[in-house]
Parts: sequence; C-alpha cells; structure tokens
Amino acid sequence: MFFAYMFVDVMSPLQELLEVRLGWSPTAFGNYAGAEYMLNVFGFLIVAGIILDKMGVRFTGTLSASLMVGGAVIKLYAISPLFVGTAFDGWLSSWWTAMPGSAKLAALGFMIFGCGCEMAGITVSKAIARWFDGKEMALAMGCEMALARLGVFAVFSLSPRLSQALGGDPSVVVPVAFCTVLLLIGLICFIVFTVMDRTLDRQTGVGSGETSSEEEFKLSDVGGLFRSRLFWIIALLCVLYYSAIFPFQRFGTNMLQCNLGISAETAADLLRWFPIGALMLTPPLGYCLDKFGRGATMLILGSLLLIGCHLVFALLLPAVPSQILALVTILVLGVSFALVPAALWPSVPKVMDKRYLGSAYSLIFWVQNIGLFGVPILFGNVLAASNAGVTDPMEYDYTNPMLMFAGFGVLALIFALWLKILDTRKHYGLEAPNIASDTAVEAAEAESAEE
Ligand SMILES: NCCCC[C@H](N)C(=O)NCC(=O)O
Repeated sequence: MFFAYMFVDVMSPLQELLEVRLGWSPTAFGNYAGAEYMLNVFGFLIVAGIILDKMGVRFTGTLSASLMVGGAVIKLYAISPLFVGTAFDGWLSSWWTAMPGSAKLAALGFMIFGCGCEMAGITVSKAIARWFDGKEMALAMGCEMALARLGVFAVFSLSPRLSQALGGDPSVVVPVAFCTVLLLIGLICFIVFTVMDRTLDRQTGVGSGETSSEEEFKLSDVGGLFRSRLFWIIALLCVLYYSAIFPFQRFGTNMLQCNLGISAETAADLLRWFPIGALMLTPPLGYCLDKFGRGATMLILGSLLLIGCHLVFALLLPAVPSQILALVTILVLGVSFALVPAALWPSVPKVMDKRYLGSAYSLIFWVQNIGLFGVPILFGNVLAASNAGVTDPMEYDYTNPMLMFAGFGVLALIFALWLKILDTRKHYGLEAPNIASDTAVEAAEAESAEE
C-alpha cells in the first residue's frame, strides 16, 4: 500500500509541469485524475469482492499488485518521449481535443492501476478485519493507513525533486518511472510472501482459511446490503468525506501555488504535511478506539475539522496569503484525515454481518469510488468555469471549488450525526471499544460459568 499510494499521487505536484510540457489543461488533469476510479465504478470493484471471497487473499493480492504494475507501465509510456509526438499520439489527440493523446493513454493506464489499487485495499481491509477480530483491529488498520500516508508524504517530497534530477528541463517521466519500479518491487515482495505463507500452511498443516465457505460472496448479499439504511449512511458518509480529501490532495499543490504565489516544489513541501498529521495520529487513534471506543464521535469531529479547513482555503487564504496559515490548516486537515479513517473502517465489521464483510467493504469502496471518479472531473470543470479566460496556471481562483469541498464536509457531518443518533438508539456499539475490557471479559466468563 506504501508504494501504491506513492504512485497514486506521483503526478499531483506536477500539474503545472504537465500543463506546460504536455498541454494538460485543468480539465484534462481532472479527467485523468478521475480515471483512476472509472473501471471500479463500472463494476470492477464488485467483481473484485467476488474474486476476493472466492479466491482468497494470496491470489487477490498478487492479481491486484500485477494490475497496478501493468497500469503503471502504460501510464509511464503515455508521458514518455517514446509515445509523445508519435503517429499514435497524433491520432489519439485528434478527437476529444480537450484531452491530449498523452492524457488519454495515461488515463487508461491509471484506470487499470486503480482497479489493482482498490482491489488491494479491500483485500487488506478484509484480511486485517479477520486476523484482528476482537483484538487491536483499529490499531492494525491505523498502522496500514499510516504506511499509506507515509507513501503520500514521500512522493510529495520526492516527485518535484526527481522531476529535476537529470538536470536540464524538468521531466515528468523520472518520478513516474521511479514509482513504477517501486510497484514492481512491491509485486515481487507480495509473491515472496505468498510462497512463504503457503509453505507455512503446509508445514503447520493448518489451512489459512483463505476461502471459508461461510464468508463466501453471494449476489443476494448485495441486494441485502443495498436495502440496509446503515450501509447507505456509512457509504454516503465515506464518499462525501473522501471526496473532499483525495481530490484535494491532487489539486492542492496548484491551489497553494495560486494563493501564495510560490513554486510547485514549495507548495508540495507544504502539502506533504497533510498526510504526516494523519500518519502520526491514525495508529494512536486506532489504539484509543480499540481501548475506549467513541468511533461515532470521532467521525463527527473529523467532519467538523474538514469543513473548517476547506473554508479557510476557500475564503481566508486568498485574503491572507500566508504560508504559516496554509501550513496550520494543512496540519489540522491531517488531524481530520486521521480521525475519520481511524474510526470509519473498523466500524464496518461492527455493524455488518461477518458473512457480508468482503462484500460490504467492496460495496462501500464502490460507492466511494463513484465520488472519487466524479469529483476531480467536477472540480476541474468548476475550476475552469470560475477562471474563464485565465491561461496562466499560477493565476487560478480556487474559491468556488474549495467551497464545493466544504459543502461535501457539511453533508458528511449530517451523516455522521445521523449515525451517532442511530447508534444511541439501537446500540450498534459504534461508541464501544473493540477490545472487551478484562473486567467485562471476566464478568462474561463468570456469567457463562453460572449458566
Ligand atoms: N487511491 C487512493 C484512494 C484509496 C481509496 C480507498 N478506497 C480508501 O478509502 N482507502 C482507505 C484510506 O483511508 O486510504
């Protein structure tokens, strides 16, 4: 997940360079960014859930890592001199001219990569939920997400520097090539893990329980989940919250450049602290959730912070163009980005039947992917419409698109409040700890002994 999240954002700090070098307008960049989720939205994630439940973690993990490498290679080719300026590029650029040929082919590669990345996400979530059932599940999920955030921090630090590594004109090829090699290393590591895991199973004579039939994905489960009010509240909270997070990560560099009049490198250096707050706080928050509970409250607090931060970016930063203000807001947004994921993902096994867990994660990811697919495109269009006639990528006014993010936060807050009210009424246990305290366990044991 570390290398995957690096690849996701490798081009985020290079938006200006892509516009200058390859002619990618904000709309083209938005379309490219949304492409990551397109095949997932059109059903791949549901298929991925079925594959995971039928074939198990080892097979699905290897398949997802292979898809990521395949998609990355296509994207690398699309932005490289091997493709740019060829007859194929000319033909691809000749229709739907708002998207240059390189953007179209890079978007195709990103679509395939996105299938692998999300498939890996559900594989990891289901594996952790099963391995840590009744134990430190939120801490384990928090550590996994922290590693992913470290990847984002690393790529925001490295990408602008790698683009200048060869001297001469800055290049988008070097950072993308670097991250593609990392993905290949990740695939090799996972294959080694599967071999070792299988060997261990053989040595201990214990099955891994990879594909237990009682957890098998059934199409009827999908219908059941879609009829569940709780599923929709969680899925809509998830899509609204993350729609104001991941697309922000992608457009944030240029937003800071435009508001503060700074270089892409300085802006990326500021933005990289966003995942760092999340990186440091997600595991301890997960630990607190395991020990003390309060998951629904964390969701409310995280949504409130999200709204406040996006309002600052939309309204205050253009009036007070201070790097300190930007940094503080980014750090607070990082706290929000720790609170919500730390509480949201471990809540799913609490409210969904274990039998549905794989399908529940894949369907929540699916709804989330609809937003992650559509919102960058919407964002690119709102940005373009709010800046008619602006040709300098350092001169965009980001007020309207950032207000749109704040609006998503308000809606996410409503769903978080609704969840908390339902939890109070129906006692789903969202505010309860994941690990039963020793006294509670002793009381339960004493009770069953008496029976
Ligand atoms: N491709 C980056 C987005 C990952 C989305 C994924 N479905 C997700 O929500 N992961 C959990 C997280 O908090 O990163």
